[in-house]
Amino acid sequence: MTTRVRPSNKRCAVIGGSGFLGKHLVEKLLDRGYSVSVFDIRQSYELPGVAFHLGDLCDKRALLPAMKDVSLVFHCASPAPASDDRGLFERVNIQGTRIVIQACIEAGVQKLVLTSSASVVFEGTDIKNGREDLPYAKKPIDYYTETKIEQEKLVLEACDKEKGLLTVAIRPHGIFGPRDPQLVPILVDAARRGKMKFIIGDGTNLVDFTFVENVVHGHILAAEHLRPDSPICGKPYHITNDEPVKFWDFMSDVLVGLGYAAPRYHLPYALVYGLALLLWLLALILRPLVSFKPTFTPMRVALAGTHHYYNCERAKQDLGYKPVVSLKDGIARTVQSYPHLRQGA
Ligand SMILES: NC(=O)C1=CN([C@@H]2O[C@H](COP(=O)(O)OP(=O)(O)OC[C@H]3O[C@@H](n4cnc5c(N)ncnc54)[C@H](OP(=O)(O)O)[C@@H]3O)[C@@H](O)[C@H]2O)C=CC1
Ligand SMILES: CC(C)CCC[C@@H](C)[C@H]1CC[C@H]2C3=C(CC[C@]12C)[C@@]1(C)CCC(=O)C[C@@H]1CC3
Repeated sequence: MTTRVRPSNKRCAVIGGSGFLGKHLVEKLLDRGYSVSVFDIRQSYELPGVAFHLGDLCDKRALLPAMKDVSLVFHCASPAPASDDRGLFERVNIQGTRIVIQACIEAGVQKLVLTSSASVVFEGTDIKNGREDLPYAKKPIDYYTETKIEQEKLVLEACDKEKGLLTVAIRPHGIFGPRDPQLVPILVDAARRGKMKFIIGDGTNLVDFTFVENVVHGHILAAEHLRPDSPICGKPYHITNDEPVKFWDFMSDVLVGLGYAAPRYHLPYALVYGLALLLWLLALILRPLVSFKPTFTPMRVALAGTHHYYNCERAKQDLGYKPVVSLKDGIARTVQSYPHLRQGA
């Protein structure tokens, strides 16, 4: 006879735990007394109390050992949006998420927390104080977003009290902080190549940028509130800094903090978007011959020139969420953490 070990509610697995958000989440979980299995395609660090399981999340046999005796799984793995590889996004974010759900059911996992994205409702036009009940984007801005929508639907539909799997989705927006491989490095690279002199549009568009520790806080609150009788089962939650900021003020604060000049000259949004679209098409057509990656992709221009900020009242009410780090402190800590990206370094 086999005795099934009842998973401890302080044992969890983080799929994508080697990544930017994943590692911050692992660090906080350890602080809070959890023991953690990390499942990722790569190992980016070592920490006492963390067991690494390496593999592709599309491979259930590789995933299952990471979920052994685990009651709670965080799924925060995804290919980077910049890869723009439709096949890869579909395989990992859609098929892979189906496999993650099956593996959770087979392993007897009780709670699954997905890192979704607030962008699942964004179509490249203004969103002001958007709530979770906005419809999913019918024309998502890129393949990444298209597959994040399907991924979120799969996870929320898998919430089944009878079967014993409870699910919830966290929708962060514009995550930044120490070790972010995306926002600050791309911005600094553009500045070093002299491409950050211009403001796209009139510069008044408001956007959410969310410090990574607030995103982590939202995930842990969601996991700890996820119970069969709680209202959060099968629902998405916006997690932001709750301090919408002008996109170009945020960019300028980071650039100036690192010793670069702030953008000054304005360019019309429609002109830059049109040029970005043209360059993107050119890159697509020429892909078999030459490979080049434009800095100003249509997706980045849309994000830089429109309002996109979200209401996180639902998270405040149901999860008791409140940001733990202000935008000002978050920017200061981020800037300090990148000495190698400073002007002249
Ligand atoms: N950064 C942001 O502003 C936002 C992010 N999100 C979401 O947050 C989550 C975390 O993002 P972030 O930390 O920025 O991303 P990262 O790329 O830093 O982390 C993702 C991790 O998942 C790994 N991974 C990718 N594919 C697989 C696979 N097939 N099997 C196993 N592991 C895999 C990555 O490895 P590798 O690096 O080798 O690909 C990486 O270690 C993602 O789901 C993203 O969609 C949502 C809103 C905003
Ligand atoms: C070159 C400049 C015009 C822009 C540089 C900064 C951008 C790299 C970032 C500004 C907004 C960011 C953002 C994301 C990635 C990095 C930015 C485009 C996401 C697409 C990451 C994944 C998501 O789920 C949504 C994010 C929205 C904001």
